[in-house]
Formats: sequence, C-alpha cells, structure tokens
Amino acid sequence: MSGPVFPLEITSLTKEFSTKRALDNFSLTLQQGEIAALLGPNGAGKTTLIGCLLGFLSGDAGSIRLFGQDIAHLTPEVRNRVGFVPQTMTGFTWFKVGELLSYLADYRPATTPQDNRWLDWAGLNPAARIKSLSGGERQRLAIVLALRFRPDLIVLDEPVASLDPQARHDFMRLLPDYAHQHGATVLVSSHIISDLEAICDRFVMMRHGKLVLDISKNNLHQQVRYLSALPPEGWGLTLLAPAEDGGFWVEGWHAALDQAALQEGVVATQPDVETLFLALSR
Ligand SMILES: Nc1ncnc2c1ncn2[C@@H]1O[C@H](COP(=O)(O)OP(=O)(O)OP(=O)(O)O)[C@@H](O)[C@H]1O
Repeated sequence: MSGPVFPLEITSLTKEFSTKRALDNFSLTLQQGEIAALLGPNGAGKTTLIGCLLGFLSGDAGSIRLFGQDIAHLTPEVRNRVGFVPQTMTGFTWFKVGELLSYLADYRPATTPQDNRWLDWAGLNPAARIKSLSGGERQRLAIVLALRFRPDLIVLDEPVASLDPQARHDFMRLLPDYAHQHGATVLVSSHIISDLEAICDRFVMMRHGKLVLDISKNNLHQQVRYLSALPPEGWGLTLLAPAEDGGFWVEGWHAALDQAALQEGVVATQPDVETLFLALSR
C-alpha cells in the first residue's frame, strides 16, 4: 500500500565534508501548500541541505524524495515542478535578459503556463546584458527564472539579501500570494527573521547540522514560552534552551499552566521568533 506523496520528504540525511559533519541525521517533511522557514546560524548546514535536496550534493546516508520520487531518479516532469532561487546568480553573463528568458522557455513545453507577475515585479530591461546588471538586479532575474514557470515546490536560499527594501517588501508579499494561489510549497532560508515571521507558517531551525526545532507558527505562539525560572517537573515541559538572563525557553505550554505560573511566581512570556532563534543559536 502506498502512503501519501509529499512535495518534500527528507529522512535521516547525513552529509560529511572530510572531518566536518554538515548534516546530522536530519529529517523534514513538508506538506503541500506549507511555507516553511529554514533558520540557523552561519554554518548550521542550511546551504548544504538545500544543495542535497536539489541534487547538487549527494548525502552520505539517508534519503530525499521530491513528490514521491527519489532525488537520484527524478523524472523531467518532477524536476520541472521545482523552482530554486540561489543566494547569488552566476553564469549566463553574455546573454541579454530577454534572450535568456526565451532561451530557457524553449526547454519547456509550449503549453507550460507562465506567470508574468515576477517579470513585472523585477522591472528588468530585456535588452540589458546580464554581466552589466547590479547584484540586486541579478537576484531579481534569479527569482524570475525560478518562479516564472509556476513551480509547485520553491526552494529559496537567502533570496532577498541583495534586494533593496522596496523590492524585498514587494517580493515578500508576492511570494505567499503565489503559494496560496497555486497551492505551492515553499522552503525559504533567510537571516532576516522578521521577513520570515510575516510569511511563514512553519519554522524549522537547525544547528550543527541537526534539527533543533520544527514548529508551526500557531504552536509557537501557543506552546512555547520564555519562563523567568526553571519550571517544576510536574508541568511536563520540554526545555528548549536557557535564556541569556537566567530564564528558560520551554515547549509544551498550555492554557492551564497560566494559573500555575501565577501561583509559583514564574513569569511566562510569549516568544517572538527572533529572540527564540537567538537563544537556540547560542
Ligand atoms: N565544500 C565544503 N567543504 C568543507 N566544508 C564545508 C563545505 N561546504 C560546507 N562546509 C561546512 O559545512 C558546514 C555547513 O555549511 P553551510 O554552508 O551548509 O551552512 P549555512 O547554514 O548555509 O551557513 P550560512 O548561514 O553561513 O550560509 C559549515 O561548517 C561549513 O564550513
């Protein structure tokens, strides 16, 4: 009997570079339509993970499935369902913008639907040569190339770092609109946590190649708390991380504990993602 087919299913993935274990038994499954943030301090393994799930790197152990197919044996149909936005776009420098767009379109069936919102957003001159574009303009082009053919799974590695504030703001509005309209699944890594907080409904945090937290936005607000003192064991909470000021980050909070905290004189505060992320990064 076959199980459900997920856009992305990573199971116990491990990847080593000589003596460095960049991914350590990492597992993650995304449901169709989810917008997930991939968070982690420098060197956590985010780019390595993305490299593995796009087939640029191969894992040493574990498996990756995209739309039910093993990453090593993807059909062209499944490959075409994946859009990737890299940190920086390299290559194609001698092409003009318009030439590259039509060159790549030639590799798609004529019936492939195109989404022109990204071209409108990017505002690039089709006659401009790619080598003459600024860093931010190249990044706009990378986004257009990845999203124009309506991917069902979008993987973005630090997509907005080089964009100006207006372009970044507009992109962060368009991306969830697109995902909701088409039921697309998104995995986006960024160090700009306020952006991610606004658009993502799930937060995946990694450190030293390991998964340290995987939680929906709803559960984050309902079940994670900063406590001013160590909670009694009987409260059944999981300790996530100590806080810098002597407090503690915990998971497993529920409404009944509000009263218990009051009685014990423990202050319980709802987290913002940035503060929690900083505590988990330490
Ligand atoms: N080709 C490589 N050879 C050796 N070590 C590598 C290689 N690529 C990555 N690493 C190491 O693996 C670890 C994870 O790196 P990775 O680039 O995946 O981190 P990251 O989370 O994307 O970091 P950043 O936020 O800085 O982009 C780091 O310690 C890095 O030095």
